[in-house]
Amino acid sequence: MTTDTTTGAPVLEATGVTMRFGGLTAVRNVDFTVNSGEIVGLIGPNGAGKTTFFNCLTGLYVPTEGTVRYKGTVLPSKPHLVTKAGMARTFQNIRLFANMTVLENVLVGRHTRTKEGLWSALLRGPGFKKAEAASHERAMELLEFTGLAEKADHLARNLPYGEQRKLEIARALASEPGLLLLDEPTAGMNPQETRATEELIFAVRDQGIAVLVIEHDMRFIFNLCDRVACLVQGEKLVEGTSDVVQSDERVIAAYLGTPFEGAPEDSALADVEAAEAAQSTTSTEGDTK
Ligand SMILES: Nc1ncnc2c1ncn2[C@@H]1O[C@H](COP(=O)(O)OP(=O)(O)OP(=O)(O)O)[C@@H](O)[C@H]1O
Repeated sequence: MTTDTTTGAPVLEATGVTMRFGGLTAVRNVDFTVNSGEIVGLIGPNGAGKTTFFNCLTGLYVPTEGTVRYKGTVLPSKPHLVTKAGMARTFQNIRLFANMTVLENVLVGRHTRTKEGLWSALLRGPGFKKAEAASHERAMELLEFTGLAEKADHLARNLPYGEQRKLEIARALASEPGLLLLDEPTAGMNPQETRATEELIFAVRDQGIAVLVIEHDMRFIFNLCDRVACLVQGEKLVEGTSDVVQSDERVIAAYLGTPFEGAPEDSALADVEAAEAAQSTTSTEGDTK
């Protein structure tokens, strides 16, 4: 079910984004927008360029061509500056500080929002103590929000998998983003954990944070998203509501591997299969001699 939302001004605007690695064009001339109040999905078969595109948005890669704007301003090409500007992300593989507590992990996520400098931190002056208390309070709020408050003192590595992924979201939220980018948030989850993640993402959106999510679980994506874009071989093939995208024949073909333009005809494939069958008969006969 797609929840009704009031969508507003663009939060993220990517224009003509292209990313080349040597001779390989991983992302080709992609225009893409996320508006406030929206949950937008990015899908595509393996190797379609989703993560590369994400990395272009979040400053990990400098796109070969194109621009990325957050709330109208071109983003700097440094991940920590992108986070500071208001875009936070999680990664395909969990990247928590395993030997730190749950609370400490969220506090680390707040560093882009605290103004206290090195000397203030070292001298632990009144400004630092006040900022530290405010950060602690906000981190605990986020742990309440994500359902992890009771585990604030546990080491991150001791959390079950689903809760580690929630903690990643809590840590990303600690930078007070206007846009949250989630890279395969339900990978490896059981159905209950996936359902809980869906609820959490709806709740994030209801807090006024736009969400962009890459995911392979189609049921999850089509339930969750107001809008979905499908990348294939680096290009945006289709974009629209969940209903439009899931019934688009080009999307179905891209996922099911239905023959594409330029693929060998059925008759050509039949010839190859016949030749292979003849070859295997010959070699079997050879073996029996
Ligand atoms: N750093 C890199 N250097 C060279 N080629 C890369 C690099 N990163 C990605 N690629 C290539 O770019 C293409 C797109 O990869 P990408 O990981 O973005 O796809 P994806 O849609 O995220 O795939 P998956 O769903 O499997 O994670 C692939 O052909 C990949 O091999």
